[in-house]
Amino acid sequence: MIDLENLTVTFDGFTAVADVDLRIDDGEFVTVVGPSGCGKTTLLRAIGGLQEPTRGTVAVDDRPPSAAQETGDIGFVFQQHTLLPWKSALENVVFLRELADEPPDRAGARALLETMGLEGFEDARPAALSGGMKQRVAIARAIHLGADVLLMDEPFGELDEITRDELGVEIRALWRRERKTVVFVTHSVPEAVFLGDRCVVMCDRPGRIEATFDVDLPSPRDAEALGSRAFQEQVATVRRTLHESYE
Ligand SMILES: Nc1ncnc2c1ncn2[C@@H]1O[C@H](COP(=O)(O)OP(=O)(O)OP(=O)(O)O)[C@@H](O)[C@H]1O
Repeated sequence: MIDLENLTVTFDGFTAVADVDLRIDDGEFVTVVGPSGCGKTTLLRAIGGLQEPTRGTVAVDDRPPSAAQETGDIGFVFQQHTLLPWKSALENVVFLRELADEPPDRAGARALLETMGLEGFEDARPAALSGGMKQRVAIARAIHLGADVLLMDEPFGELDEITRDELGVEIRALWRRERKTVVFVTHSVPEAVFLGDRCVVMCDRPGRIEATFDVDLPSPRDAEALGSRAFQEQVATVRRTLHESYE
């Protein structure tokens, strides 16, 4: 479980995140949506142990997040894929495990790449892969590490809309199979609603949680859900909340 109590992060007197209370159960898929600068990345970094709270506490399975991160229990996927350019797709997937002193599992990494639609590209270097393929490798790498908690910061931010939708469906399917706890940050309201079982809406000055919605859509979700009335209505509700917070 991820437990944030009264989390506040201040940079030189500027409060990026104020008094955030949030509890995320094991196996939940939670999305965090809000405008640029409302503190989404800061919140995610605090959960991942990359940002010390100024006030309040963060615990991942009752441990400080830095401890969970050191033991490979937290995986990150960022907007920029951060793959090593000189390593193949397969080697990129396995190397984090090597860093964490876990036994290599090339067969497992191959199977994961295949699941992510990258069969035949195992030996390709990142330069030879499209943006969507690189993000698939980055997601496979985080899962292969064996982390129970996946923190994703705009992982589809640089991709075209069709690839985003496709990867959205895939990440949901993968999450159902692997039962990870996922915290997924995005600017996109439709993406937040489609992916999350719970959607946290943030607003800024200072960055805080404005509202939290339980997403009521069928699971598993496929691209069909994107056209459903229930989906459109929930997107509209989240949008309204965001706009009202700025009135
Ligand atoms: N290391 C830092 N030093 C000073 N200010 C920072 C630092 N990191 C973030 N901030 C400020 O904190 C606020 C929140 O930033 P953050 O990146 O968390 O927002 P965000 O919601 O993720 O934005 P975006 O969607 O544009 O990535 C911003 O005003 C930003 O300028």
